[in-house]
Amino acid sequence: MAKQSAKTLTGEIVSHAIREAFVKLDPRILIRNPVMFVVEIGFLITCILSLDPTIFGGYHHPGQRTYDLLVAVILLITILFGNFAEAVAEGRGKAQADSLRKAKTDLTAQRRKSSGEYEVVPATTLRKGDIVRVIAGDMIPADGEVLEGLGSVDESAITGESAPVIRGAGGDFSSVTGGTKLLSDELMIQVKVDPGESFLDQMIRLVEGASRQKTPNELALSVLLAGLTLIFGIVVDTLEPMATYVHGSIGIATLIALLVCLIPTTIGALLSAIGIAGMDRVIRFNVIAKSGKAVEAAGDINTLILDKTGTITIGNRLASEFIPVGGHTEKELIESAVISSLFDETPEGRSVVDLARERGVSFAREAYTDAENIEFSADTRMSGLNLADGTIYRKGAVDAIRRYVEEHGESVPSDLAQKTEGIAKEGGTPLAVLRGTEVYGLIYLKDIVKPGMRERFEKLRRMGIKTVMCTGDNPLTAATIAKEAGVDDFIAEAKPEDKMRLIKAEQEQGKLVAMSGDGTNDAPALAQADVGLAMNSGTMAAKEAGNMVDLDSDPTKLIEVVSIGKQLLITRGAITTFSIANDVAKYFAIIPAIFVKMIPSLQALNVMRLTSPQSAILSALIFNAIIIPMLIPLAMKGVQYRPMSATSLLLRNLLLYGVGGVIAPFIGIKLIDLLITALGFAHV
Ligand SMILES: Nc1ncnc2c1ncn2[C@@H]1O[C@H](COP(=O)(O)OP(=O)(O)OP(=O)(O)O)[C@@H](O)[C@H]1O
Ligand SMILES: [K+]
Ligand SMILES: [Mg+2]
Repeated sequence: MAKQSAKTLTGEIVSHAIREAFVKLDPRILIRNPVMFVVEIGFLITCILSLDPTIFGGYHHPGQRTYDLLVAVILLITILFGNFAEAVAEGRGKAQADSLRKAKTDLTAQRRKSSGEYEVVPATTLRKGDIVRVIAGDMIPADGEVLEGLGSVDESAITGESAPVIRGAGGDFSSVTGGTKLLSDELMIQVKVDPGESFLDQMIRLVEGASRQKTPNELALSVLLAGLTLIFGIVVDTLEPMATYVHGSIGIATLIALLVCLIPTTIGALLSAIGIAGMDRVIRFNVIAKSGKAVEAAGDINTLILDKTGTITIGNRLASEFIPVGGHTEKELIESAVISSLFDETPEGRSVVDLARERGVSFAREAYTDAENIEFSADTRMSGLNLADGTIYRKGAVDAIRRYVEEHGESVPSDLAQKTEGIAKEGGTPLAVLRGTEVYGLIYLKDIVKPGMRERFEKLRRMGIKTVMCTGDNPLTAATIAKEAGVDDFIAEAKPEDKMRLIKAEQEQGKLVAMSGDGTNDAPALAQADVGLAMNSGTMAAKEAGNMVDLDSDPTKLIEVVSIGKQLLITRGAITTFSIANDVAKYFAIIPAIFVKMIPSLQALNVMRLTSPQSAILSALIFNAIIIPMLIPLAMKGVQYRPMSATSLLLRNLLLYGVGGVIAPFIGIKLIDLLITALGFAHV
């Protein structure tokens, strides 16, 4: 998808946004934005005034109708500009939603009936728990978990990545997404979602912004803006009595114009566009963020916790060697390893059976149908088989197997520790193989660190983020991989609840924590973290628990997400600063111009020498309107973020947007005043 949406502004988006700008004039929509709603009320009042200037009392001056009408028109344009900004931001998501919808249309499924036969049904009728069969060349009809089989899947409809990925039963690569295509073999899939709840549906809703909610930060800012609007309302309200006191009158249209100039219309108009654009930028890095809140939190992350296998490493942990211990032969070891793996559907288990077959050892599953299968779990860190005759076969993490042996009053062979260390030092995962209470040897599982990790973690460090790898593997393997990948710290032999405890401990110190993970055992931690980035290659449980999914399954994608989050916060801050600085400047530009005729001694303050009070007001109002579209590109692209300290960043932005915000209106208003005078509108 990243590739499809590289183009940011198409003619189609612009023309759609122009139409939307008018639709959004509906007061029922606009009321969600109090600042702009006030502008709309002002527009309505000045509209009425331009029809009947004396309707609210007062005198009718010549030319007043034209003036009132001009104010009304500029106010309307101000609202349209704001609506347009929001519609443009939404438009990019709509275009993406349309291309996603194409992946959804007209899917059918082969659903298994209770009789065991298959019937062809529309994919939209599938429900949670249904079992479907998918054959090479077919589209996968719904999100689900693979129950049986292993095959390659083209997920380009969702990820934009054309290289096929492997999906299979067991392990952390078992989830499939509706709308993707099975390229080889056959899969039996259990549907995991009801209609309308699928990943694709969620993505469409997200990119369309239909489920967009104001983030806590946005809410706080909205309250502040509404408060400022109220305060300026009161300030403007006191002007007319003051004018009466000096035997003058300001007029309703002027008061409204003044109010609109003073309330924070710039940030009011651009606030939601800034938020939508931030979400959109995240999507363009192939990350699906389920809420704007998550993106904002990413901007303030202190610690990143990652799981090892499948997150930092490629995750196809493959058996590559059998190493006997305690005087056992290699053949004895391989036989026990195979028996303990016969019904182990994890990639690790399958790879043991495959390697043994290469070495000439294989057993038929049928001979062991009366045995009890002990499935692998992250808690026991073992898997195996209990034969009907009472013989026990296990393979698993070496410390788990050793504990098991010692609990049975036996001890492990003396060369186990040293050979385990040999594997671990190379970054491999050693699995001990057990028959009865005797350890026969080790399986060497090889796993490769994903390319480019070291540089990426280095970049995170420069952003001030601490990285901690948290793995179920042994300390030595963990240390080797941690060193190779370049993470700051690691925790080994961690159970799922340890990952969660680690996150809670960091949070209790007031830190914001991100977690990258792919396994079902990562789900609780992904849910607990402030930012839970699940790998798209991972399990359904992981993807559901996290508040972001990386379609490229790259844990360091957090770099981009953090940058975008920071950029979002900085952009919002910068435009707020600019907007409020502008308003203050406008105050000093207009007030002397209005009062100078009533109180001639104010002439000293009238530094701008605007042609007339009317042109001062109209110029300020026009400036106030056109600053909105001028800032749309900044709101969309965001203020550039470079890693630097928070204080220097703050200082730089205050200078640029604060001081710039004070100066800009003086120049802008003066120029517009000259233009208005030249056009002959200065004395309407
Ligand atoms: N199929 C299996 N049978 C027996 N033991 C296994 C199997 N797969 C993994 N193990 C052992 O269990 C340990 C924990 O595995 P698991 O995949 O749950 O780790 P984890 O907590 O997700 O961390 P990571 O994914 O970073 O390795 C592994 O390090 C390995 O020693
Ligand atoms: K304003
Ligand atoms: Mg894992």
